[in-house]
Amino acid sequence: MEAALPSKKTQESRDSAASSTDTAARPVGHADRTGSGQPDNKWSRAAKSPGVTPMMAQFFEIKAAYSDCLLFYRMGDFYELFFEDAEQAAAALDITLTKRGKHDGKDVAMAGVPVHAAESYLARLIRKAFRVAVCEQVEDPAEAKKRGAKSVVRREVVRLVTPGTLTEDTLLDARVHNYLAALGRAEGHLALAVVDISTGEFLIAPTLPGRLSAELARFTPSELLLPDNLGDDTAVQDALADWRDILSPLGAARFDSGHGRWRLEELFNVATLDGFASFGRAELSAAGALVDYLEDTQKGKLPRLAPPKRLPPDGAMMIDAATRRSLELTRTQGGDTAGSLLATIDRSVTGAGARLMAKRLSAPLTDPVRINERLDMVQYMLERTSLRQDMRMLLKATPDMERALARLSLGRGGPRDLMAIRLGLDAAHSAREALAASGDGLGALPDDLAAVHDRLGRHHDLAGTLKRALVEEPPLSVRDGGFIAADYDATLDEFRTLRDQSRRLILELEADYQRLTAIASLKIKHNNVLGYHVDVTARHADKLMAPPLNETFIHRQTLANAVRFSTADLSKLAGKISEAGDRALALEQDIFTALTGQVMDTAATISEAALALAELDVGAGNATLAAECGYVRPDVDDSLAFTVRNGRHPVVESALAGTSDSFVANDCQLEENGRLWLLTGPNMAGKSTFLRQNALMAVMAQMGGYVPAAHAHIGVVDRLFSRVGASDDLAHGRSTFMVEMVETAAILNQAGPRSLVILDEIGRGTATYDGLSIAWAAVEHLHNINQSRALFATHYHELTALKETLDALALRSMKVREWKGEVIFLHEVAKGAADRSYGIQVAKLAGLPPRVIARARQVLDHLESQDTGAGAHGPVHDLPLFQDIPARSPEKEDKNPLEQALEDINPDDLSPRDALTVLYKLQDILRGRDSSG
Ligand SMILES: Nc1ncnc2c1ncn2[C@@H]1O[C@H](COP(=O)(O)OP(=O)(O)OP(=O)(O)O)[C@@H](O)[C@H]1O
Repeated sequence: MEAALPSKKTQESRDSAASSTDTAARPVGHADRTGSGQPDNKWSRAAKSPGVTPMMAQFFEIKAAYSDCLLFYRMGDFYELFFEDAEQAAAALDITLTKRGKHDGKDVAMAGVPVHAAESYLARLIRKAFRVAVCEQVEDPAEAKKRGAKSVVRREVVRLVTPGTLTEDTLLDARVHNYLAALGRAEGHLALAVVDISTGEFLIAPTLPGRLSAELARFTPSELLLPDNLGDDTAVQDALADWRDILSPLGAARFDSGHGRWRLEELFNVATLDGFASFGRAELSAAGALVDYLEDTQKGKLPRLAPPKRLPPDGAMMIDAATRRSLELTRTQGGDTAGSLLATIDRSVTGAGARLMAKRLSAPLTDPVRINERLDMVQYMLERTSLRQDMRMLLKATPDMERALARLSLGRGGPRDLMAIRLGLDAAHSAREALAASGDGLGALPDDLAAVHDRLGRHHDLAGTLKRALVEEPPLSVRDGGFIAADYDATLDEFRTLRDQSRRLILELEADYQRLTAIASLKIKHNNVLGYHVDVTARHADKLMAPPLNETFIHRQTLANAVRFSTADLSKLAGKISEAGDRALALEQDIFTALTGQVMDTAATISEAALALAELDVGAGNATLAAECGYVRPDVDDSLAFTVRNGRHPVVESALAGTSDSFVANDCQLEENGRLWLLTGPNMAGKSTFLRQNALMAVMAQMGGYVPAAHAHIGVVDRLFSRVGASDDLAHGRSTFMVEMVETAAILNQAGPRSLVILDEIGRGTATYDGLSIAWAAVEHLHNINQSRALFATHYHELTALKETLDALALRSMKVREWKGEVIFLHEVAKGAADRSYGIQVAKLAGLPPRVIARARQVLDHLESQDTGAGAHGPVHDLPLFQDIPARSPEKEDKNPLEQALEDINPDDLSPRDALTVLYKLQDILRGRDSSG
């Protein structure tokens, strides 16, 4: 079921607005293929300049249409790059930059990559945000020659490789979705359309400027298409600030919503889209542009796309990019996957399962009914250990059907993709049987599992056909044949027999010739130049060249050790062999096409089965996690409760697993008279860990998973906000403090009563008074205006005074114990405020020089002695940092005994004998002996 090829109408309605610039290839940017008419740029002009060779003219013409891409220009076994493309590719790939000919009196730079290794080079270029146009030879050189000796082989760009349009396994991460997104705007509304062409998933989500960044963060697309006239919309521009590296602006005409509707109707072959959903104009605009772009990059071949699914605007917990980063949901702040929440809790065993798990974690649900349905599945699996284990064993051996389908739909598939479908369908069948057998009849399966059971489908016929058709270990490519099993197709078997028989006949002929010539060492051999030929050593050659044998043996070639002949019988036989071989190969290729057709005819249900397997994988994986780590099923409803008993941080807990430390569990109860917890305590005591673990608890519960606690009751959170730790965002020109304030502003402007907010050390990044004032005002705002459930960690003990005026504020602190001047962190959250901050003890633990620690103690003592004791009633008085510190002589106080002793010496008063005594004394001090006695 291949989607329609572009029609003339499509081409003509392309973006005439797209500008054509003289830019060289560059990381993702503006495409200037206008579709109608020729581009006018330096390349098109170069094509017409005098003295260009026909091949260069061809290159320039193609390059003119793809000036925003690196052009991989096929020449024999290499893709060559020229001019600045060559320079950029050589730098990006670390390959040799050479020269080939001249243009305009200057050397033409050239670099090349071998075709057989092109994928790995492509992968590196894509990672560096280049786009690549792959230009192939589309005719036989012999054909070109017929047009004249000087004519050039025809070449065409067969594909544009961009970050969002990859399908090759080698270019993709099996466990991560690769989304391409488009942003549409119409009548003041915004919408995102999102596809993963490597799986066929197609989603449409209405959005708003305030939600756009969070919505994008949920998908983290590799590429985002948007109309090039969005520059006037500052709200959208602000929302896109985090995403500027992946933007691909396109001519606004491509985003026409009427065109979009028509595109989708044509693609899905329906008279109206109402059967899918009633899409708004912004949604159609985004979806239409997306489909157009796919067709452009795939050069007319559209991948199989599932009908677009409209995501309800409030279906998922909103988590903006900053919150995702700070909570390290799918990546750590350093950008690694290891150490993220996902890496810690993902127990899926298939690529599709891992992708689904990541998707769920990125978009926790807000509907308690749906959440509980997912939880029911986990519970069912948790309670049935052998079902769970069998299922995981089965899934482990299941290939990625979704990605195989995508490649087959684009004509990039091979026999192994068919095999993947076969094995996947077998697995779906076995999983279905295992599920049916697991309960007391299907009635006992929870709803989600019953639905999975049905969606696994019945594909007996197709699976049976593929099983009969394919050899057990098929080759990667269709090109050389050898993948269709014997007994599948009678004609193919006949050709193969003929081919094999002829091979036997050759052996017989060889024996005949050995007898005829009485040369026992005579052989019939094969090579690419002569084909089948008779081969004798030079010593025997004369005999074959003399009568009567020269009538049979025709001399072809003399080498140092061998002389080669052909014969009429041998040529006839060789013809038969090659004909049978060619016909067998052609037939195998036809069978491949037919099988692919059958697969594509049922692509929609195969894809359903693949998704159902992925859901099983996630369900069984989450149950395994719960069993391994002692997680519990959370109570999720639409109350405003947030009660966690003995909660743990999944990542910190697993990091501590191999050490002598164990994780200390803590309760958290955000309720009417303690909705906002103000948490104080020393550095390193575990404040951030506690804050995050509660945010993660909400994410895990709402994605439909078990949670690391003894008990959890969570009223759904609609938006999650986190501001933890300060970091610079120099790439976007923001200082630490600015980042902190931008993120805090987002929270205070957007959070509501159903939100969960965690704020860690707001105001830390600026002068103390300013910071304290901001933190103070932020707590008041959170409490009075936002009224969210919130955890607020701070070093400003002065804030605890707010308890007196804010009813729903509760004070908590991290317990520590002091022992012999050292601080011991208990990691326990206790009622009340912390008494002191122990910052100096922590600094000591961190290894600050003793001198600095001693000096800090002095300063602290001084500051504390200045404390007016106004305490809760006068925050400003608690901060005497900017009051004058009386001048002291730190040098004197800081001197060590050796320095002091040296300073005490007056050399003029010393006799030689005294001097000797002093020297001994100094040496003693140096060696640490007490010299007073
Ligand atoms: N509940 C806990 N049980 C065991 N270890 C913990 C616990 N909480 C935190 N830790 C350990 O203490 C370390 C410091 O924790 P965390 O960063 O949360 O402290 P903090 O109070 O936020 O410090 P700072 O104010 O310096 O940011 C963690 O890396 C972890 O190893």
